[in-house]
Amino acid sequence: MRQTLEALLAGWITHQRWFAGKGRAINDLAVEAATELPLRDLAESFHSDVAGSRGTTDHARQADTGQVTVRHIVITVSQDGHTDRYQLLLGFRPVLPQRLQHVSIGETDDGCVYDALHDADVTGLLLSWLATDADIGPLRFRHLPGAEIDTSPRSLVLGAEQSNTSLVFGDAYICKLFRKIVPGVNPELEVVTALADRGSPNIAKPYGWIEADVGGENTTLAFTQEFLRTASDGWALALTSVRDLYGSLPGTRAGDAGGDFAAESNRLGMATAHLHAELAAAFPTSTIEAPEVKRMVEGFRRRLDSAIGEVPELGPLAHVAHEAFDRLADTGRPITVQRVHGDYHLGQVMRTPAEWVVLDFEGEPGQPLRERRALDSPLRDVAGMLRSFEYAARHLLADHPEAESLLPRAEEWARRNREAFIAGYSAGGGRIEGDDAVLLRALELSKAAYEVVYESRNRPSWLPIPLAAFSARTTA
Ligand SMILES: Nc1ncnc2c1ncn2[C@@H]1O[C@H](COP(=O)(O)OP(=O)(O)O)[C@@H](O)[C@H]1O
Ligand SMILES: O=P(O)(O)O[C@H]1O[C@H](CO)[C@@H](O[C@H]2O[C@H](CO)[C@@H](O)[C@H](O)[C@H]2O)[C@H](O)[C@H]1O
Repeated sequence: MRQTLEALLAGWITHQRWFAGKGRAINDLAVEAATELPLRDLAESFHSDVAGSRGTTDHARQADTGQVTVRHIVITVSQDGHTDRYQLLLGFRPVLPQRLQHVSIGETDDGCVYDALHDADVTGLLLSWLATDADIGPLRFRHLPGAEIDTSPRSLVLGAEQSNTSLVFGDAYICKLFRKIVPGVNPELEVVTALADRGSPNIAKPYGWIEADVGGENTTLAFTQEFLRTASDGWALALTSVRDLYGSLPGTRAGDAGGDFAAESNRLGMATAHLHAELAAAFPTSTIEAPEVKRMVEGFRRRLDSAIGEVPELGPLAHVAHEAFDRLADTGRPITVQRVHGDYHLGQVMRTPAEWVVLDFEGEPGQPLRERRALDSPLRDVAGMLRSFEYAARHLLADHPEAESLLPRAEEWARRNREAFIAGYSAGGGRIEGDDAVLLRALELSKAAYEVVYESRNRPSWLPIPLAAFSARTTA
């Protein structure tokens, strides 16, 4: 049965990994802006490519794309009296070819609707438009001065667990489309370009971005960087190490197992300290005094209360966090603040043969842009990574038949890698001294409160991982 586009999207969006409003009813979904993309460029690019190796299949595809319309769409989604914007790239065809059936959204009077980010014939145009700084209706495609963009690679949608959607073009570029759009320049563009200007080795080279005016502000819609083709992400590497430990003989300590990760955790700590030094040099820094520290603690308490409102199991454990927050409020010590990563975890770092490289500087996707760009303690990132070691250690225990006997191993792995990371951070010039342990503990528990909400909305079976942070067993 044919439905309106809005009704189709309301059903489809709730199943998308990147939809941030899961678990809450949609009261209204409306199309705010729709820009038809000029596919004549597509036919031209096919003609110019007949001599290439893609020639034969592209002839077939050219016929296939003859009646395609592709629209860049911004929708507004209202839930609980709150409205968010998301961006989509939708294709419309009379009939969906086999290769696109897995991304079908449904049928409207305009034809079969599908997620055109999976249509490599169409997405190739994005690179051409970046290379030429094209303006397509309200969409502005821009590349960085001096960045040469090869427009030939075809794209695949990255299959990662993501808050956004990334297209990987050959092994050259990765273009991330920010799904939830918040008016303003995305911190990722701002930070990565500033660090690239300083020659930082800990970021992936930026190439370009897409922007448009949204809500009256210049807003980043997508960001293209170098694809780190020889790198492995920190989460996958850490899990390999944990798996190795779980598979080793009873009594084996993390440091004696073949896949010990501590040396890498140590290097990651050093890279993190270097990154913080670069951020402190590229952006302003400041100090917050006791009254502001108290306000920060109030913010932690509000986040905790709201997490309890959404996940009641947290209620009986919350005193652990309140005690840590009280201690922080009582220290009365000033805190140095600067630009930070803001959502730092093992999935945001990649090990290249030379370095740890840091990705995804956009902060916690659920927070307002103003907060994500605010100066903060660099220990917020340290706390994020410490939480991530806990996640890596515990995540394989879910549904594991020997979970109980493996728990001490998980705890030992987490402790060893947390300590190695902190040692590396200090060796790299990062400052953790005096009462910083109190701040670090409060930041970790505040992050865990965020994670409780994140998991309950996105991956309910992972909820026990952040909840465990509130047990008395977790050490500072
Ligand atoms: N420059 C890159 N090179 C290679 N892989 C990347 C790159 N950027 C991101 N990735 C991969 O994509 C995943 C998700 O990227 P991320 O920026 O964290 O997206 P999101 O904001 O949607 O969570 C990363 O964990 C990593 O595996
Ligand atoms: O999508 P982002 O990478 O910006 O971050 C969000 O998703 C993360 C999960 O993909 C989430 O991180 C949590 O899970 C990780 C394991 O998958 C773990 O390493 C992190 O420590 C944990 O916080 C992140 O919180 C969320 O903002």
